[in-house]
Amino acid sequence: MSLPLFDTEPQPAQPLAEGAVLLRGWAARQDAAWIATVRQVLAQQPLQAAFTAGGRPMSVRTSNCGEWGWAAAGLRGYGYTRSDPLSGRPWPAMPTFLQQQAQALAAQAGYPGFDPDVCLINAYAVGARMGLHHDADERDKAAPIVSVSLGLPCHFVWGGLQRSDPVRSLRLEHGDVLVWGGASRMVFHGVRPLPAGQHHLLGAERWNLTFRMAQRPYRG
Ligand SMILES: O=C(O)CCC(=O)C(=O)O
Ligand SMILES: [Fe+2]
Repeated sequence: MSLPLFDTEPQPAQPLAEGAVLLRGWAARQDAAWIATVRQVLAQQPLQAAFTAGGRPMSVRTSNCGEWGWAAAGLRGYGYTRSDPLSGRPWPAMPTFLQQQAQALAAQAGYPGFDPDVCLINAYAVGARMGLHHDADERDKAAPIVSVSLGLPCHFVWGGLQRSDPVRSLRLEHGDVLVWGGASRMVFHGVRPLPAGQHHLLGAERWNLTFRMAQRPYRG
């Protein structure tokens, strides 16, 4: 695809914590391309019910693209795998548009050389949430997480390095991008139950894409 990476820079990057940057609206200018590309992935790898490490059902539904995928399909499929444990098929390749956007967004946040090998897609219906956790299954914790929000706004919870640390709530809107790495890489975070609403492109849903380096070493 020959679209420019960013046609304009909507708002300056906002530091959130050491190593963590909020790029407000940076995925909104090309939202049609983001959504069309995700829909292509979902046509190949439909959203599935997800389960916690303990086997409890989650309220989000998930899909993946990339060399690796985060298999949350319960019992035998928790952690990063090369194929979908349910279908046995390899995860669909990461579309070039997503790969390039994630690289450019990471670079804007101070992480050049980011080269994700997985994009986890989380779909939230109204009321869906994600409990406080940190992303700990990636091999090289030097690589950041690049997280893109599309559709309905949510209240994202940002805590500290200990589960018991105080949290703040951050409203994430359509097109907002959060990048966390460095001293913030292992910060606990989550999403409060999704408030009801209608988004002009995604209806009563929020999509979150997290780009990660699950297995690749990071040479930033
Ligand atoms: O939906 C979000 O904004 C966060 C998702 C998340 O933390 C995860 O998938 O690990
Ligand atoms: Fe997470």
